[in-house]
Amino acid sequence: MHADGVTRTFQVRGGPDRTALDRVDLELPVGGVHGLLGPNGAGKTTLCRIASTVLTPTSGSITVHGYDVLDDAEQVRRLIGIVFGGDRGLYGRLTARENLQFWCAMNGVPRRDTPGRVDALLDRLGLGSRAAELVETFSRGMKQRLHLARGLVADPPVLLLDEPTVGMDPVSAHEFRALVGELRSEGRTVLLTTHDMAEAQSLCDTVTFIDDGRIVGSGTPATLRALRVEGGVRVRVHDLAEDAHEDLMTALPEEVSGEHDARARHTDLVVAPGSVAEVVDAVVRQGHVSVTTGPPSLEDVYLGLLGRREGTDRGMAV
Ligand SMILES: Nc1ncnc2c1ncn2[C@@H]1O[C@H](COP(=O)(O)OP(=O)(O)OP(=O)(O)O)[C@@H](O)[C@H]1O
Repeated sequence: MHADGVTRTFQVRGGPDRTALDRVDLELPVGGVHGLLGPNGAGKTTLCRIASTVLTPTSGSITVHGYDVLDDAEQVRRLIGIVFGGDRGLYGRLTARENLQFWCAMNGVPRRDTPGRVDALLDRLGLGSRAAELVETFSRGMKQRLHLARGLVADPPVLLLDEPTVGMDPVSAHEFRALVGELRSEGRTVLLTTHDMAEAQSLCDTVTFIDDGRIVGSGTPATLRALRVEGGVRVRVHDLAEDAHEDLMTALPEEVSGEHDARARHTDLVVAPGSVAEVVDAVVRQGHVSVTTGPPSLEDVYLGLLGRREGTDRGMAV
């Protein structure tokens, strides 16, 4: 997939035009899982919608396997399977099997191939035993799996997954990611938007950070993390309550930034490479002896590239 100077503006009633994408250039290789990450309103869905021919760009172009989304929309649609999250695109009053039969018909799958393809997809996605049940009775995870089945009915080489694991419990999300891994090993190209840094780190061959309609960083998770290592090493202080975190931060040099995870009860400090020994020493002096160091996580990279936006609705729950 190749995006060249893609801009998309929306008219807003009674206000200035809103620029959702601003001259976006992006080159994704054939095959692999490619993550698109960014805060709410960054432009991820808009980019996916243009790539899938649902929306036209205001200027610039996107090609998929060499086909232009405007001039060759028909071919692009045949190449791409779209998996949006939530209830969009599923019919609650139909069964899972009927939904897939419908989407097979919409995608031009020959009638004689439809029953076999539908059953194979239902089995593959673990929905075989629920095939005859109404989709409105499905859990969110089951609906997401049905979405993926829908995206696969025409056996497309490219899949766009828009936040596919949002709201899933950890086991369902883990199983879903395993499926995405299988799609990669089949040679498909997957473009995945996600807010889940761990998901991006474990699943994606490349990640692209987008903010305010612009690409702010792109590369493999490892290269992006290595970039950040030049600026800082992650020092994790384990078993730390919120108030102990506050005390710790006041005891550390001002230039050390720290992020507390209340659930995991740890604080991640990003420390300049030359100051690690000094900072670890200061942490231990505060009575916290369970300390590990390592490369920054993708989340650290994300926060480093995009900064924090406190007091706005554009921050991410990470
Ligand atoms: N139809 C529309 N009319 C007006 N503005 C729109 C429209 N669609 C999107 N936008 C605006 O474009 C910007 C980008 O939206 P988009 O949905 O692409 O963001 P996103 O990165 O997918 O966000 P999220 O993570 O919340 O899904 C936002 O400011 C949004 O309000």
